[in-house]
Amino acid sequence: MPQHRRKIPFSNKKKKDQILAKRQSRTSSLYLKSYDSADEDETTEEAVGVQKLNSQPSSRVARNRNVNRYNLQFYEESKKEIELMKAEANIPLREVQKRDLEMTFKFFEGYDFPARPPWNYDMSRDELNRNENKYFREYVDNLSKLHKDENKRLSLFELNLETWRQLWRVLEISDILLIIVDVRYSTLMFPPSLYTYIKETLKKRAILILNKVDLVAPQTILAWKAYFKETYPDLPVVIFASNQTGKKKRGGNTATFQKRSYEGVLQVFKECQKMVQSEIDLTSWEAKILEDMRVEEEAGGSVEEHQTHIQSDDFNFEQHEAYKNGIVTIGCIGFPNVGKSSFINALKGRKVVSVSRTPGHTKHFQTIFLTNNVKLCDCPGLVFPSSTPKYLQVLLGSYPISQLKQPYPSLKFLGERLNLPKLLKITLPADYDDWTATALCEAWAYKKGFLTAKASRPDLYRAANHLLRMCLGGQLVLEFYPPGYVDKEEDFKNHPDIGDVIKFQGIIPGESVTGWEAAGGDEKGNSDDGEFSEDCSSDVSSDDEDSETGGRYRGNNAFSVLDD
Ligand SMILES: Nc1nc2c(ncn2[C@@H]2O[C@H](COP(=O)(O)OP(=O)(O)OP(=O)(O)O)[C@@H](O)[C@H]2O)c(=O)[nH]1
Repeated sequence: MPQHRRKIPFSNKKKKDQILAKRQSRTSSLYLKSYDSADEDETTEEAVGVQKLNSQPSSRVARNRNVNRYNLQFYEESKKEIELMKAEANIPLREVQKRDLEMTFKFFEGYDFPARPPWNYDMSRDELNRNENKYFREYVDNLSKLHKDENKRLSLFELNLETWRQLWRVLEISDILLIIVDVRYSTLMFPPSLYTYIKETLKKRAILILNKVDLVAPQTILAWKAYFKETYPDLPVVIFASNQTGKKKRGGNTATFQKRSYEGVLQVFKECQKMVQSEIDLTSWEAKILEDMRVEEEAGGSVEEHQTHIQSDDFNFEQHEAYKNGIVTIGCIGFPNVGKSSFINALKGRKVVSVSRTPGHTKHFQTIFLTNNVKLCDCPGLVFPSSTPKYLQVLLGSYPISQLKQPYPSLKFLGERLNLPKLLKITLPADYDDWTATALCEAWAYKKGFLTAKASRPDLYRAANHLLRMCLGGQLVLEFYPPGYVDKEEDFKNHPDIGDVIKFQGIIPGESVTGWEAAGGDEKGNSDDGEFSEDCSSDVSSDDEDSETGGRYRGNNAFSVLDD
C-alpha cells in the first residue's frame, strides 16, 4: 500500500515568508558571487560578442545592397551581466533625493570619439576603406583596453563603422552643426569631445538645440540653458520642441491642435544668420518662416506644401568648401531618438523625413533643401563612447527597448526617482513587503490586465516594456538637472524669462496640455490627482508601432504627430 504523507498545515503568512526568503537568498548569492569574482573574472570579455540590432533576414540582403549595412551594433551582454541584471528585479527600491539627479558630463570623462582618420586624394577607394577599417578596429581595441581596469566600464556605444562614416560625412559637408539633445538628459547626450572637435579641429560653428522642452518644467529648461552658457560661452543654445499644442475655441469647447514651434524655428534662423553674417543671404529662409506663419494663421493649421528634394548623398569624400555653390549646409547630429528628424520636419513645416520612437531609425544621412540656398542634413543617431550605465542608456532611448534582455535595472532606476505607485495609482501586490522592480511590474500588469495567455498570471515583461516605453515617449517624465540646480531652483522659478519659456511650451495655466504637465504636474511627475491617460494602455509589447502605419502609442505625447 502506498504511504500517503499527512499534509502539514501551512498558513498564508508562512508561505509568503518562504517565497520571500527564497527570493532574497537567490538575489544575495548572485550578488556575492559576481562581486567577489569581479576583478579576476574574464568571462565578460570572452563571452561578449557584437549584437546587430534590427537585422533583416539574409534572404532580404540583396546582392549589391546590404540592408543590414547600417544596423546599430553594440556589444552583447555576457551571461554574468544578464544574471546580475536579473538580480536587480527583487532589490527593495530606495528613494533617491532630487540632488542626486544633478548630472555633470562625468560619464564622458576620459572618452573621446572616433573622428575620421587622415586621408588624401592620392588614396584609392580600397586604400581609404582599409585605412578606416584598421583605424576603427584599433580605436575600439584601445578603448576597451583602456577602460578594462577602471571602475567605470566602457558602456554600449556604436560599433558600426558605417554609421560613424555617416557622421564623418555630415561633419565634413556642413557649415554649421546643430548638436541636438533631449533636454531631459542634456549632459548625458552632449559629448564634450564632439564639440571640441567641431570647434577646434574642424573650426566650424555649432549650435546646441535643447529639444523636447515640452516635457520638462520651465525652470529646468532655464537651468540647463544657463549651465551650458556658463560651461561653453561660445556655444549658442536654442530651446526647441518639434511641434506644439495649441488651443482653439470651437463652439462652446476648447479643442487642442498641433501648431509649429515658430519661436524655436525663428531662434534657429537667427543664430544661423549671426554665423553666416553677410556671406550668405538668408532672407529666403526668413521669408519662408513668415510666409508659413501667415498661411498657417489663415488656413488654421495646414501649411502649403512645397516641392522637397531629398538626396541620399553617396560617399565621395571631398575637401570642405565653405558655403559651396552659395549654399549653407546645416547638419543635425546627436544621439539616437533625440528628435533630429522631427526637428528637420519642424523646420520644413511638414513631414519630409521619417520619424520613429525606435532608436536608430535614421540609417543613412539625407539632405533636404529648406530653401534654395539652405540645405539641412539629417544624420543617423550615434551612441558615443561613455561609461553611462546601460540601464540609463535604455531610458535615454539609445538602446531599443524591444531588444532588451532585462528591463529591471532600468525600472529600478526609474522607480527610485519617480514615485510610480502614486503616479500610476498602483498598490503593492500581496506577495511583497517592499516595492521592487518586479512588484512595480506586477502591480502595473494587474492594473492594465496584462495577463499571460496560458496561466493568466501577470505578464511582467509586458508591463515592464510598457512602463519603459512610457518613459521614452514622455508620459513618464524622468529629468536630470545641471549641477547646483537644487540650491538655485527658486531663483530659476522666479527668473525673468520664465514667462517666455512657459509661453513657448504652450502651457495654459490650469490646463494640462504639454507632455510635462499631462505626465504629472511637478518635476518628478507627481501630482495629487494626476493619472496617466488611458491612451498609455495601448499594447506596445512589440516594436511594430514604428512601422509606417501611423503609430499606436500616442499617449499624452502630442508631439508624436510628426511620427509616421
Ligand atoms: N515630446 C516630444 N517628443 C518629440 C519631440 N521631437 C521628437 N519627439 C519624439 O521623439 C521620437 C524620436 O524622434 P526622431 O525625430 O525620430 O528622432 P531621431 O533623433 O531622428 O532618431 P534616430 O533616427 O534614432 O536618430 C519620436 O517619437 C518623436 O515623436 C519633441 O520636441 N517633443
